[in-house]
Amino acid sequence: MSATDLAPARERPAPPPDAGAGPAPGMTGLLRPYGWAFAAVVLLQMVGAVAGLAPLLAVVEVGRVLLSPGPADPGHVWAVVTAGAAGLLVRLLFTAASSGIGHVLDGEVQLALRRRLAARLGRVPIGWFSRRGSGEVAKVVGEDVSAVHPFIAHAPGELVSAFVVPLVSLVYLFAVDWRLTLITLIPVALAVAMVPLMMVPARLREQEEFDAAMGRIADSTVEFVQGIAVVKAFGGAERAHRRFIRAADDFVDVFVRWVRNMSLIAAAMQLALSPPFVLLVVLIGGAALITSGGMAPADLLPFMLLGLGLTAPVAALGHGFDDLQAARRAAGRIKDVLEVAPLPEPAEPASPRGHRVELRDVRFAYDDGREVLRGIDLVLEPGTVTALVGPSGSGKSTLVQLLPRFFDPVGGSVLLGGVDLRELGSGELYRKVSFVFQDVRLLRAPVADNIALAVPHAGHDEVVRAARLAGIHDRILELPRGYDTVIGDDARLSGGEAQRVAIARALLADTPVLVLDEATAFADPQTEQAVRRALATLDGDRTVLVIAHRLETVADADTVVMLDNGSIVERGSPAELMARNGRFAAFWRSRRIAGAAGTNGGQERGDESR
Ligand SMILES: Nc1ncnc2c1ncn2[C@@H]1O[C@H](COP(=O)(O)OP(=O)(O)OP(=O)(O)O)[C@@H](O)[C@H]1O
Repeated sequence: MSATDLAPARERPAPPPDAGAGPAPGMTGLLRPYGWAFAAVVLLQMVGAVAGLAPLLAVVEVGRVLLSPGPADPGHVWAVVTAGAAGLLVRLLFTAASSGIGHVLDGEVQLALRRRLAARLGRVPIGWFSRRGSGEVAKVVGEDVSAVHPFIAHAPGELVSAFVVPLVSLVYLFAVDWRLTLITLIPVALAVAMVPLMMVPARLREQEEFDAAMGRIADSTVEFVQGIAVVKAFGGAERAHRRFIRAADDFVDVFVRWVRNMSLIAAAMQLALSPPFVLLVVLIGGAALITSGGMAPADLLPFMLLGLGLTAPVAALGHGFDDLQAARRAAGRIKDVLEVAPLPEPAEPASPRGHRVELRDVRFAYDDGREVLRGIDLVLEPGTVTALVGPSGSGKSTLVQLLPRFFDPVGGSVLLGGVDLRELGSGELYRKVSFVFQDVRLLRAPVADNIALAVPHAGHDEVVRAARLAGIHDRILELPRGYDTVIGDDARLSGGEAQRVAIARALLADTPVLVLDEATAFADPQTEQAVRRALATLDGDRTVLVIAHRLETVADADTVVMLDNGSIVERGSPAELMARNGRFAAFWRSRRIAGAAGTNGGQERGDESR
């Protein structure tokens, strides 16, 4: 059973009409509203980068003036020095402004992304969450959104510097001496020529193997940590350990191969781009041109200063590459969440007439396409309790999850008060349907707030009444701060206790339709009693559907529906079905025997501390 009890959120504010609706916007779509701010970041960075060349050019000019024969003009020298200093100041101001705006922009984009994600997560089918750990969802909203930081705050500036500075420098150097300019470009050309060597299929394959080997180490570590209790209890530590060691050994093999093949290319590239090599090339080329009489010695100076600038940004890009790759992967995961199809909300919600529930030829398949509900026709009349029974995997949980619309059926329809659930607004649906499933999620909030989740304005007496009915009142009084105890901080609840809180929550919500999955894992006597009492105290007009695991609940039900392999195989009152001596009678007898032997069918789930 994998349902997520998100509570019958009676008073839950409806999401904004179009938030998260419609097609996923994609990264570029998301960034479009910030186009002007991006343009400002790039423009300021561009001006700053070009102004940053001024001090270098000033040094070059001063060098020329001082090296040229005859007395130097102090006025000219001062003007050049002042221009250089002004350039430096402009560079400082503009790059600071660009970086400031870039970081503010980054904050805004991250906020917008998180809002989008929150809006989308508020609209995706609730069942979607049951297949994902809360950690996975939290990682996308938290870490992954933060990981786009280099994309937004740094990449524009670095890209601009990487292209604009060399371009302006090149123009200047060409004007000084085109031959030495070409010679100065030799290191860059060598480095660029080596890039394809890194992209050959064999290298790309190694890169993929490297990523996969890293992934295997991470997986085996997570597996080991998550299953540590089972592993220790059942003595599988050695095997789990072996898996980790094998993953680590694999990684070492892949890494050594990758490093052996890549290191030579990477080292050669670094050497080509290193300042000593660039200076060496410039000096050799310059010396040759000067000695052949084709170039004035003072002209060598700009090449020595600006030549280094031609390679530095290219090298800087390489350094940020890992961050950018990580940002790209994070953006992909964010996009995947933004693209999850939301449950469509009707443009004009219909109003149900009463609370008769009807399933008409309902078919359902999870993502793997295998049909787990194969044409269910079922009517749940108001004022009746319907017990759903059947072997494990027959589709009981899937069926009950369709009522609070965790998923939509892939065929047929589920109707409430004559209206297809897809025609109902979600607010209206949760005012009518509440549920208690096995996988109870309590909020890190006071117990009283957890009980009153669906009815936040409920008075203390009402909360206590619901808690008493659910058999959890006395336990709450034993908690350190009674009803004000914050679950998770001040105290933890057992699985059975958490389920009783969920029952109290559903009783207080007082919806006309209640869907209940009787606990198997947490079936302590108090919880069993709470379920029975809850069912018994409900007023006569309620529509109740319960996945029944205990024979008493089955016996008390008005109708029993037996499910097998996604189809209803028998239905009727318990007495009728016993008299028929068919599948249900056999099921009943097997449970009786199991009960007598002291085993409670289906107790395979482990307890989870709340
Ligand atoms: N999230 C899911 N993705 C894919 N298949 C699923 C998912 N949840 C359940 N199934 C499959 O659907 C079928 C019906 O499962 P379901 O949980 O509805 O049965 P069940 O009768 O409630 O079983 P149990 O009594 O053991 O809880 C099973 O074959 C199960 O493997």
